[in-house]
Amino acid sequence: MATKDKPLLRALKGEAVWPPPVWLMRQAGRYLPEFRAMREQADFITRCMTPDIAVELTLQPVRRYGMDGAILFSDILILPWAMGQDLRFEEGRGPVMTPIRSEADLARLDEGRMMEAVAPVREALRRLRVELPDETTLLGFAGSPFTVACYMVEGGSSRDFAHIRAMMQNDPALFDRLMDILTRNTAEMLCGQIEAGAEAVMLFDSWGGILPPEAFRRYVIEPTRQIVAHICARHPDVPLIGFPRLGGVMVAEYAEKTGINALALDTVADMAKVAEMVPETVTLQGNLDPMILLNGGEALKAETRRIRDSLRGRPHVFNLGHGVIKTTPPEHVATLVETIRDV
Ligand SMILES: Cc1c2[nH]c(c1CCC(=O)O)Cc1[nH]c(c(CCC(=O)O)c1C)Cc1[nH]c(c(CCC(=O)O)c1C)Cc1[nH]c(c(C)c1CCC(=O)O)C2
Repeated sequence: MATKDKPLLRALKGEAVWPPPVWLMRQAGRYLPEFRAMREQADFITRCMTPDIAVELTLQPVRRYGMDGAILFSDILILPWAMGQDLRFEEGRGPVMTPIRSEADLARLDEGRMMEAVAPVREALRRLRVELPDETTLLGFAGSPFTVACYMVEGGSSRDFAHIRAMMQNDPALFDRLMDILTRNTAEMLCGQIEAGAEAVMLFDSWGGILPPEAFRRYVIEPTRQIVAHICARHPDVPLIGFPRLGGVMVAEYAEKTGINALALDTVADMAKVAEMVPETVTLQGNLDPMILLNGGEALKAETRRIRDSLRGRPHVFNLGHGVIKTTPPEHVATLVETIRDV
């Protein structure tokens, strides 16, 4: 299938496609009744690791809305799970893991089993390439090493990131070893996703924005640059999307130094201003406020048109600034997609 039939892939490769292609972070999720119906059947990790279920959940929003992109149903915490860290999701609490805070904890990670443990993810991608419409682009993804390290060290979600901050300050050598393990395995896992059929991949950096500039360079920009270089050496034609959430003004340096093809922007970013700060060859992705999608109405239509039109003439992929909120009425997502395409 030629790229010309896939608007999202064209936009990610630097073409100003009009109207812009669209997909949404967390487009497969609890806001969809068909998702909630499947949710009863198995726990979250089982759903991610059973190709039949992961394929079905990935396809649901594509069927319903004709999204230009299908993001694999999985999670950024599947990587530490695949290296042997325990993981479960608790209602109301999110992910819960036994934290990694010492040399001995780190020694328990088993990198050797990672690729085998994520074999079902590659199987789901292979099936998706067969089942998806020809014009839909299949996206793989991973968390960035820093963001995944946050969950691994904190043992789940955190308000203050106290343990990871302590490790960075008190035992930088240990923290560097964890980052090194994550950087290598993230690159390896993403190459595996590409070889199984992912046509572009995205790196979610949800928490890099907590770091001051020097630490951001060291723990966000540099590992991302290494991952991009590793993937690029093996798959030079596959675009990479980076999402340095809450990165503020550092996002321009991130786009310049990491070598990513597309820069995903969070809700607070002023797209038009960021567009002036990054080269025209970098595709911008984003950045409608998920709250505006939740509320719907005329404000949704007006803000959608404003964002779409503000980037006309530049390579742009329409998306949210963060994931779909679970109470979002499904009709609002239909309105969003129709509004983008009504030109
Ligand atoms: C930080 C992070 C995680 N996971 C992810 C991030 C980065 C993006 C962001 O900042 O939100 C990324 C992610 N998580 C999920 C996807 C799948 C693809 C998609 O539809 O976007 C993707 C790309 C599914 C998921 N990941 C999770 C669910 C909910 C599980 C369920 O209730 O069935 C889904 C559909 C669970 C999850 N996973 C994670 C948390 C904190 C939680 C619990 C909170 C929550 O439920 O939103 C870690």
